[in-house]
Parts: sequence; C-alpha cells; structure tokens
Amino acid sequence: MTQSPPPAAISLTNARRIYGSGETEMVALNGVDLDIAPGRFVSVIGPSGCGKSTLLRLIAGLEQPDDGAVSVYGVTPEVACSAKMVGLVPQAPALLPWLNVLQNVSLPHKINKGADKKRPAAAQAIETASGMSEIPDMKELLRLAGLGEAMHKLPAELSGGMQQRTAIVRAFGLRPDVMLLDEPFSALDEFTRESLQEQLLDLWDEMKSTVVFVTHSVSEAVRLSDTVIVMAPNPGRIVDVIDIELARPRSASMIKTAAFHQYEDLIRESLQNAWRSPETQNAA
Ligand SMILES: Nc1ncnc2c1ncn2[C@@H]1O[C@H](COP(=O)(O)OP(=O)(O)OP(=O)(O)O)[C@@H](O)[C@H]1O
Repeated sequence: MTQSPPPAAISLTNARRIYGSGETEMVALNGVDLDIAPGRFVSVIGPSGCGKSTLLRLIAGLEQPDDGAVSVYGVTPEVACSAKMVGLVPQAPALLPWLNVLQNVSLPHKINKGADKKRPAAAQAIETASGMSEIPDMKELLRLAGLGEAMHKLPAELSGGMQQRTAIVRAFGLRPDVMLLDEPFSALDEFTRESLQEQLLDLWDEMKSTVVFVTHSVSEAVRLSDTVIVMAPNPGRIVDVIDIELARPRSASMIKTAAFHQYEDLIRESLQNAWRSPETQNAA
C-alpha cells in the first residue's frame, strides 16, 4: 500500500486577499501558491505594501483568504491556532508590564493547559518522533536567549532587544509547530540585531519549529534562512523562491564570505526585477 506524503507544515493554494471595494479596492495578495516543509526556516522579503504581513495574518488565521486556501499541517489555521500550533511574534513585543520576564514567558502554559490534545495527528507524530512533546524548561530557554540574568526583571527595566527576546522565548514556549515573526528586529541597532539573529537560530535549532520570518533586510534573510521568498506589490505576489544552501551553523563571520555576498546579490536583483516588472509598473 502506498502512503500519502505527510502534509506541508504550511500550504497556500492560489490565495487571494482583497481589502476595500470599488475604487478603494486593494489586492494585497494574488495567486499565492506556497508549500513549506516541516522544520524549514523561511524568510519573506519585499518592498513595503507587498503583502508580507497579510501573508502572516492568513497563516495565523487572523484573516481569511477571499479566494484559495490556507492550511497548517493539513488543518485550517483556526484549528491549528486553537491547538496552539502557531506562535506569532509581532513587531512590538507586547509584554505584560506587571509581570517579570519569567512570569511573562510562563503565562501561556498556565492559560493553555490541554491545548496539546487538539493537535492533528501529523503534527503530533512529528513531535513524538523528535521527543518534543514535553513542556520546555522556560528558565533554560531564557538562558539560551541570553536572558538568564534578567529573569526577575520587569519589562520596563529591559532594553528593546531584551524585550523582543522575551517575546520570542514566550512564543517558543508553547512549542509551536509553526512560528511566525513579523520584522521582530526592525527597531534594533545592527549590533543587537546580529546577536539576536544568532539567538533566534539557537532557539529554532532547539525547538524544531517551522519558521516564517518577515524582514526588510537582505543580509538577515540570507543569514537565517533555508529559503527566501521574494514578494512584489500591486498586486502582492510571490516573484521568487530562493534556497540558501549555506552550511549551518551560520556564524557572524559567514556574513563576510563570497558565497554569502552572492546570495545577497541574487536577492537584491530579484527585488529590483520585481519593481521593474510590467505588472508592478502598470499598477503604480
Ligand atoms: N486592514 C487593511 N485595510 C485596508 N488595506 C490594508 C489593510 N491591511 C493591509 N492593507 C493594505 O494591503 C497592502 C499590503 O499590506 P501589508 O501590511 O501586508 O504589507 P507589508 O508588505 O507587510 O508592508 P510593510 O513592509 O510596510 O509592513 C498594503 O497596500 C496595505 O495598505
């Protein structure tokens, strides 16, 4: 008997999302086809307004496509979210100001007891095979993210980078099968950003989640990703899917290598082509 292949972690089929109507109609996403295999680190890059956040919101089940379909491990995003299979880190960290770092990251477990039981079989099978179903040690995750010394501090006592790391650890704490990050490092300086990239990769390595990471930074996309998705606006669409075949772990020194620069050039060229495409120019 032939077995059907396991479902993709994330799948979009001809997904379309429109805002407004008539003269104000805006096609935020059009004809988006995408399959992301479990465990991949995928970045999404493209000019402002090309639909990157809309794409994340569809996967997170915060919005529905007007046409086409979206699924997470073969179930709808709504079902996946109710089983706590999806974690979302927005641009601003949104921590509870009266709880310290450890309390902030531990809170989701307290309010989501039993969510694991709702996970579909495909996701449960992957977790069991990788031995990942037990609750993670939040103190250990905080140490991994460089927050070992800050566990008992309140959010107001943290730097922007520390707050963002706390939000990332909190989201990873429920062991989401799919982790969505919307430009989490955009407000941070270059140095802090690079060190957070390293810590994010350590957490991803530990947690084995499938990651979709929105960024405006070409070098960040190359450093972090297995695959970079390039998008263009008017209408928002995928124009290129580029696999990054650089060895891991990717240290800070890799950024200076010729192979790394070649990938950066490839993505920059793809972004420029996207802007020059007739579709984009006609709509602009
Ligand atoms: N709730 C909404 N109502 C109307 N239009 C919207 C809404 N959300 C997004 N849009 C429009 O849809 C398009 C895509 O927006 P989206 O936020 O997904 O782009 P983005 O690529 O994430 O942009 P940025 O890089 O600036 O964050 C934009 O033109 C935006 O103005």
